Amino acid sequence: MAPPGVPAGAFSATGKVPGPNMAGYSKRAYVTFLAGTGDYWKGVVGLAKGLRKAKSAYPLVVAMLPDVPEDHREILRSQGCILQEIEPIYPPENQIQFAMAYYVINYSKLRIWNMEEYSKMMYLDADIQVFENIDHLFDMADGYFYAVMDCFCEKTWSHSPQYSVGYCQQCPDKVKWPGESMGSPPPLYFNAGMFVFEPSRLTYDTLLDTLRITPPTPFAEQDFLNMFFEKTYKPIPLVYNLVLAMLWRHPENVELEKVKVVHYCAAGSKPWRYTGKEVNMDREDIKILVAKWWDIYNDESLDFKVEEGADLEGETFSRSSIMASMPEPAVSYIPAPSAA
Ligand SMILES: O=c1ccn([C@@H]2O[C@H](COP(=O)(O)OP(=O)(O)O)[C@@H](O)[C@H]2O)c(=O)[nH]1
Ligand SMILES: OC[C@H]1O[C@H](O[C@@H]2[C@@H](O)[C@H](O)[C@@H](O)[C@H](O)[C@@H]2O)[C@H](O)[C@@H](O)[C@H]1O
Ligand SMILES: [Mn+2]
Repeated sequence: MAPPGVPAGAFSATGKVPGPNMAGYSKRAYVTFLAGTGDYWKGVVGLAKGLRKAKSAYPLVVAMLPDVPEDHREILRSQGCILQEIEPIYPPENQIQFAMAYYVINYSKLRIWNMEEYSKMMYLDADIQVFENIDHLFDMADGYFYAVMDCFCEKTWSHSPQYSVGYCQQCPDKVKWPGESMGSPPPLYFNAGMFVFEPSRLTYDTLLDTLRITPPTPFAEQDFLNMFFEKTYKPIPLVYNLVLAMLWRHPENVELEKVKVVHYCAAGSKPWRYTGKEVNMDREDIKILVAKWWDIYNDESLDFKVEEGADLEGETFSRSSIMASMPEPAVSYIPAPSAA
């Protein structure tokens, strides 16, 4: 018997609801973060449709702040997303100049560690698109934090010692780290727009306790996560999170035809806001990647559909559709750490 609110026949001919004891049931999901009343919901729609086009077997959960308006929520539900409202998390009182002022809301991403209804999740920023199936990343060994290494060459890094000496982990032999004057080189550093992790209440509580005593830094939760997971961080190939700046900073490291995941994080590269006027935005490769994002966003055949007696093997019906038609899980509120 399907749970209340789930259309009859939304599962399988047997009418059985996939559950933890059923073979092939997966406690895995993609998760993204949505905040504010702005236009990032378009990124989430694009991501939901991209995962569907890549025939991903897992649902897309949206960890959203209370300020996300109902009309945006309805659009995301209609695209098969599982919406989960989270409370914001703020860093300790600080005078820091974040690399981008809005980064302060990104600490709220930490709520995803509390989603213990999933055994393994992959976080993806809303300005990311998945162009090929990457479900296999969920099969990597447990106990590690998997993400792609970042680049320190953009002006957004001008506050850092790496930038001041021209060092980047993407080309450690080009400008060597001046160990004699600056001590050991910085540990490998990941971009926090994409990572594979295991939700755990213990990790969640430790993250929040640690955050309370950690002075904020320019890249906000990305810096914090790099500090917290330094010992368990395992780099994965950049094909799983192409930070666009790599195209002009380290083209020798990029084989664009092999890239599976694109992260539209360079200034002016958000496809739904793209004008082509900012620095590097008039590049042919950027124009192609933005057009590829729009092709998916505008493709109505990729919209979420559940017709009566839907063909479960059908193109647009996958586990994510099944999961998405489940009622939204109750929200568990954990008071945000005191700002003081
Ligand atoms: O107004 C905003 C700004 C950011 N985000 C979320 O926070 C993530 C991180 O911000 P962004 O991707 O802009 O940072 P970048 O990767 O460009 O540094 C976004 O991808 C969204 O998932 C959001 O929902 N609303
Ligand atoms: O809140 C801090 C953010 O820091 C990161 O973005 C940065 C970083 O990648 C720099 O290395 C780039 O130079 C820059 O363009 C880019 O915006 C994450 O993508 C984002 O999810 C989020 O964690
Ligand atoms: Mn991003």
